Amino acid sequence: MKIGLIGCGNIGKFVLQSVNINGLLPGSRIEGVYSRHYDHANQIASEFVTNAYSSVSDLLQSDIDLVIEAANIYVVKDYAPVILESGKDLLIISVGALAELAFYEQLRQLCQDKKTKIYLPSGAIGGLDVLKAAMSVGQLDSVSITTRKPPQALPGAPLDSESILFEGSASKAIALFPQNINVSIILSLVGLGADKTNVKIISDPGVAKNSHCIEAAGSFGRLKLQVENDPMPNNPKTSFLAALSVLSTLKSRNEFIQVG
Ligand SMILES: NC(=O)C1=CN([C@@H]2O[C@H](COP(=O)(O)OP(=O)(O)OC[C@H]3O[C@@H](n4cnc5c(N)ncnc54)[C@H](O)[C@@H]3O)[C@@H](O)[C@H]2O)C=CC1
Ligand SMILES: O=C([O-])CC(=O)C(=O)O
Repeated sequence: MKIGLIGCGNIGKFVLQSVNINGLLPGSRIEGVYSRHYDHANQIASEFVTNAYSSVSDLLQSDIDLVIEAANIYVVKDYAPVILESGKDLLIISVGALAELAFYEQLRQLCQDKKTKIYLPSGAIGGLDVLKAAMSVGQLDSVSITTRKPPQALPGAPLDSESILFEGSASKAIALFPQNINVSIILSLVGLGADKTNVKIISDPGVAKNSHCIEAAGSFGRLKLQVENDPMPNNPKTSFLAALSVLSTLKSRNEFIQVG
């Protein structure tokens, strides 16, 4: 698999290190990177033995099969349509971009027309397999996620006391916290949608990990799953598991036997 990468921050660099330097995806390479600033892309390219591109359209003209987005929600909104139109597959980690049904449908239609695929990693959470199976013929009555992070990982959080920063729907949560609660949208996509998925965001100076507690109930029974994630070393907002989930999604694209 020949891969292009948009966004060379924490997750982007982790994937570059894993694939191009550590060889963790045999037969695959990140062939090109695009960053907001060409100087940065150039520096990344020499560090991780790849090519720098000064525009997304130049990246798309190169010989790649799939683009990884590891930047932000706005990048997905700006470039996902043109990536799919070019016939490349797309892996999106800023899944909050798909909160609006109209955009989701636009991308789905493009995939159908161009015979391309979108891959959405499970990110910093788990339990999606349970919700998918539950929704296949059964019914889900409720889905919620409670996210607890140290204040440094959340915008506008008080440093000295525990506080509930948000309580409401996933659609409102992602609008207010576009960098912090992508997990609520992946949950919405497999479950009840962004308006009916309940979100609570707690800032807690007493914790060092980013934890997410997912609860669901329906005709299958009940689910309660808590993940306690170590943060990425250079970005406390992002859990290490999110970066790992990008790699595992790439790995399963290459597998003949699909689990889950
Ligand atoms: N789905 C999930 O569970 C999770 C999703 N995320 C999301 O993943 C994304 C990446 O996370 P990190 O790598 O930790 O963030 P980061 O902030 O370390 O890296 C993002 C990079 O994107 C670059 N960028 C910004 N605008 C750009 C543009 N127009 N074109 C190209 N590059 C651009 C920035 O310069 C930065 O280097 C974020 O949107 C984050 O919210 C993070 C954690 C979990
Ligand atoms: O990494 C995490 O724990 C979750 C996160 O930032 C997001 O969903 O945007």
